[in-house]
Amino acid sequence: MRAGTCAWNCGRGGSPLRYANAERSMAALRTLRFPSCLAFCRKHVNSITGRSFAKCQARFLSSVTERDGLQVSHNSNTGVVTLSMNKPPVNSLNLEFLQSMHKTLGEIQDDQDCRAVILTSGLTNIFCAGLDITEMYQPDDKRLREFWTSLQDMWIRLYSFPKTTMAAITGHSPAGGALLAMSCDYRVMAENFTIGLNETKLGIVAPTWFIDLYVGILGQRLSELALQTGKLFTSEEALKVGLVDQVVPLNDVIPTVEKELSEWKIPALARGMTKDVLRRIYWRKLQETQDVDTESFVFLIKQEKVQQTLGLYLQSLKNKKK
Ligand SMILES: CCCCCCCCCCC/C=C/C(=O)SCCNC(=O)CCNC(=O)[C@H](O)C(C)(C)COP(=O)(O)OP(=O)(O)OC[C@H]1O[C@@H](n2cnc3c(N)ncnc32)[C@H](O)[C@@H]1OP(=O)(O)O
Repeated sequence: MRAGTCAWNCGRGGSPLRYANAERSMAALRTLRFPSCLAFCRKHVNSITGRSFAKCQARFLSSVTERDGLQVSHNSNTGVVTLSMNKPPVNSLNLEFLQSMHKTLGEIQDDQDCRAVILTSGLTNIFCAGLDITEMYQPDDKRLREFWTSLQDMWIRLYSFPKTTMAAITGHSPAGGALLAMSCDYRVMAENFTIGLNETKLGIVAPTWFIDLYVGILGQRLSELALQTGKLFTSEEALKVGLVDQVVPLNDVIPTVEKELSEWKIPALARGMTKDVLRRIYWRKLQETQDVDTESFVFLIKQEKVQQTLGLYLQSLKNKKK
């Protein structure tokens, strides 16, 4: 089936498509997300399925797909896609999850009917626990390189994303989790969680491209203090220093982001170009040095001292339960 063609044969968008089975047609209509056809199709929905239009419309307006730890919900009414990380126990970023995020973001970027993305978590109390530490502890060389390259690629895509991105931070968000949130255009965080770059606490160093974002948001002095001490800001502190834009009760996070998005009625081209002007220097800097960045990451991670500290940190996480 050709994307952009109305499954109801309303005359918009190309050659007629006919389906013997009305249910299949409904599914096609939802997949195509062709809201401008809704009015035209009202008549067909009623006559073919016998179902009330409102019922069909509700199903049409929101399509949900789930794949590789990610849930993608598309609201065709608002043009907003909610990308929900759903990889228990803590949404840690391992190789496969990073690849999945990269691929999914690419698909959302190409989706003509999507104007904005809400990045959030489907897990209780956790937005994202950052990089999967087990990828860096006693690693296989080839996989370690692939892991880092996937993180770079995913970040470049998210940070340079042409559509509006908002983070709905519904739980803790350390290190790589903070990177995801900071890469969005706007951040709403739930009360009583923590966020920040705590890498030094693990005996590792935040890469320069993580640090660039921090300095851009917090300023030089505060970044120096927070980065050296590996500080995790409480939600309320994060609001004070500008790391997040709003702090609200947990249940209000998504509605607050949705409201904020509805108020961003800015011409898309002007907004997108402005974002690009502000951000391109950072992602291009990484893009131009990706190989060197990967080699220094691999070299540093394999240092005996770093391995020892990572091992102890992993153990301390496991010991928490005892
Ligand atoms: C001088 C040398 C320079 C070297 C420089 C090299 C450059 C390296 C750059 C790397 C940049 C790194 C970025 C990162 O993101 S590192 C990861 C940082 N993340 C954290 O510190 C978070 C750790 N986790 C927590 O604090 C808590 O788990 C959390 C608050 C997120 C949730 O707490 P909760 O109590 O709900 O859950 P548990 O702690 O019981 O965890 C459940 C299980 O999940 C495992 N876990 C948690 N976090 C991670 C993780 N990030 N990676 C892998 N696994 C994780 C945890 O061990 C539990 O596992 P078990 O159920 O098996 O016990």
